[in-house]
Amino acid sequence: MPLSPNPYAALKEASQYVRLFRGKTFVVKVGGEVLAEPKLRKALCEQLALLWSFSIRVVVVHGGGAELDAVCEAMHIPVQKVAGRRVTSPEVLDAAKMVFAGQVHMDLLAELQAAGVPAVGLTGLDAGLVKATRRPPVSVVPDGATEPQLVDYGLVGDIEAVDPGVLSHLLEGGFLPVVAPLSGGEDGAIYNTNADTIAASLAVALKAEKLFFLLSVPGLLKDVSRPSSLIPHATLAELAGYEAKGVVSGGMRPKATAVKAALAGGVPSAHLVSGVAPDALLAEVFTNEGSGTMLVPGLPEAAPAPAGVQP
Ligand SMILES: Nc1ncnc2c1ncn2[C@@H]1O[C@H](COP(=O)(O)OP(=O)(O)O)[C@@H](O)[C@H]1O
Ligand SMILES: CC(=O)N[C@@H](CCC(=O)OP(=O)(O)O)C(=O)O
Repeated sequence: MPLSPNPYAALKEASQYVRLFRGKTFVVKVGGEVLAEPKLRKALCEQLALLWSFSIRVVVVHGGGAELDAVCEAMHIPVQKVAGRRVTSPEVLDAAKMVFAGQVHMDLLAELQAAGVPAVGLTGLDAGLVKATRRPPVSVVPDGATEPQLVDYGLVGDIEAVDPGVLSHLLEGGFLPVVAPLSGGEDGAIYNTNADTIAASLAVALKAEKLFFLLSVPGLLKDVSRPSSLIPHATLAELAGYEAKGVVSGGMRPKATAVKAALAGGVPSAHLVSGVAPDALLAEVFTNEGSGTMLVPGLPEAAPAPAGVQP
C-alpha cells in the first residue's frame, strides 16, 4: 500500500516508524531474482540505504542459489536439492565459494557502495561468525512425497553457534555488514549453509527487531500460482496450519523453518516481502498496511497507530 498522497501526512506516518526503529537491528535476507537482476538489485540497495540513513542497524544476508545452479550447469556439475536445500559435493562447494563469496557478494557490495552505504562483506567464516558441523544423513520428506527418505546433504553445515561480535563492532562503527552463506567447522572445514537459516540465527543472536526475507513473490501465498492470494498476517500456529495443508513448498520450506526459529528465539516479527515490487521493503517498514506477510509468534497486534494520522 502506498503512503498517503498528501506528502505531509505520508511523512508523519513514516516518521512514527522512523522513531520506533532508530537504533534497532533489522536482518534482511536477499535471494533469488532480486540478486540476479541488476535493476532489482539497485532498487533494493536504495531501499537499504534509506533504512541505514535513518540509523536502523541493517545486516544483509544474501543467498545466490540460482546463480550457483547456473555456474554448476555451465561446469557440468549435477544440481540436486531436497526440500529446498542443496546436496553439496566437493565440486559444488568449490563453485559455491566462487559464487557466494565472489560474484554475488561483490555485485551486492558494489551496488551498496554506489547507494552511499559503507557496506562490509563477510562470510560465516570471518571472526568465527557462523560455526557449523557437517550435517549427518537426515530423514526428509521431499516435496510432493508422503514418505520420508534418508538424505546425505554432503558438505552442508548445520549451525552450532554464531558469534555476532564482529557484526556488533561493524554496526557500532556505522557500517552495514553483508554476509555470504558459507560457514566454518572446528576443523578448518568450510560448509554450505542455507542463507535463510543463517539469517534467522543472526537475527536471534543480534536480538533483531525484525527479520525480512526478500522474495520473487509478494509474500506467503495461499496458492503459489496466484500472487493475489497473499496472506498479509500469520501467527506461528497459522503457519503450521499452512504447512500441514501443503501450501509451503520448495524454497519456502527453509524460510518457514527459519521464521519459526527466529520467532521462537525472541525476534518479535519476521516479514516475507517482495524484492520485485517497487519499494515493497519500505512499504513494509514505514506504512500501517505493509506490503507482504508479517509473521508473529501469537495473535498479531494492531500496528502502532501514528498520532494524528488515521490508519
Ligand atoms: N506458499 C508459498 N508462498 C510463496 N512462495 C512459495 C510458496 N510455496 C512455495 N513457494 C516458492 O518459494 C519460493 C521462494 O523461495 P526461493 O525462490 O528459494 O527464494 P530465495 O532464492 O530468495 O531463497 C517462491 O519463489 C515460490 O516459488
Ligand atoms: C545448503 C543450501 O541449500 N545452501 C544454499 C545457500 C544459498 C542460498 O541459500 O541461496 P538462496 O537464498 O538464493 O536460495 C544453496 O546452496 O543454494
